[in-house]
Amino acid sequence: MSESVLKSLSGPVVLLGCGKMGSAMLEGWLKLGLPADKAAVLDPNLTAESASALAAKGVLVNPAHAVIAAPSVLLLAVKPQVAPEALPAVAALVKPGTLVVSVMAGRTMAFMGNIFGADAAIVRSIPNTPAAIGRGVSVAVPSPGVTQAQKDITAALLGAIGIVEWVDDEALMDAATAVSGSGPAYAFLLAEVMAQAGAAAGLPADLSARIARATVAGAGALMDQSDLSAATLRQNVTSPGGTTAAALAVLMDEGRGFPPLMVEAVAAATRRGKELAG
Ligand SMILES: NC(=O)C1=CN([C@@H]2O[C@H](COP(=O)(O)OP(=O)(O)OC[C@H]3O[C@@H](n4cnc5c(N)ncnc54)[C@H](OP(=O)(O)O)[C@@H]3O)[C@@H](O)[C@H]2O)C=CC1
Ligand SMILES: O=C(O)[C@@H]1CCC=N1
Repeated sequence: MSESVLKSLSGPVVLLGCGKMGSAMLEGWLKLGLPADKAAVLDPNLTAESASALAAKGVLVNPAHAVIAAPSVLLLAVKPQVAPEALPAVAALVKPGTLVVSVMAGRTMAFMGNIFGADAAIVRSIPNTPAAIGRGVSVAVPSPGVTQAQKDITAALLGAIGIVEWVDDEALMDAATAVSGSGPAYAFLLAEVMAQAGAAAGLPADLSARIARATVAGAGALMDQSDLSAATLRQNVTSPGGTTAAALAVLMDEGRGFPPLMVEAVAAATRRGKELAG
């Protein structure tokens, strides 16, 4: 389904901003069958190396706007901070029937509607970096002008990099950003601090880093393949009166453990999303 949707788009997919997120998505679309000549990248800061690698695949790199036929999709993957300058510069590319998909944290439908028109078909979404290996999580909300066919196109574009969860209420997007958008960083941090703690407990630092990293990755893979809840998987590690129980008494402390700390962290990320809203 996703494959046929991407192969049968009438106009190109124009990617504004080809950094970490944009390039991971573009790679996913090309793998899933988006014809390279149906992809155009607008990013004045691309390295010469990236530009020529994309051009060699047949992707249009920084074409003049006049040569871009009515896009099926304009995908916004610039940083929210550059949006006030970068989005108006591409507003004229949006034609009747063009779907605008944003992956920018914070930036609201209202902000984008002011630039692309109040009736524009816009999807605000938030992916995450496991997109680079096709294991991303995206949360998306459509504006009222988005048709079912455009939802299918969005599902294909975001589905090319992982799973997609739709929500109806834009107010949920900042909290979703705080959980799944930023979330991979929390898991990587876990590997980092476990490595540091292992070294503090006497392990050689390189050994500690290797086993911490492989443990976080292995736990993620186990959770992925298991039908059991995260809580049950945790309990399966925890022998009564054993070592894990001793550690979890610290980590699950209701005053200073993970639960209150994560609530505080997600609240801070949610607040930052609102600050970036514009
Ligand atoms: N990284 C992540 O985990 C996630 C990011 N996002 C969102 O994705 C968006 C991109 O983030 P990320 O990929 O990390 O950021 P990057 O900085 O890696 O990518 C943004 C790209 O846009 C380029 N750029 C800057 N100005 C313009 C312009 N005027 N026109 C076109 N391109 C421009 C940047 O160049 P230069 O670097 O030289 O400025 C860069 O190549 C952000 O809005 C972010 O909120 C969403 C979910 C997860
Ligand atoms: O840190 C950020 O603002 C972006 C959005 C979610 C992940 N990275």
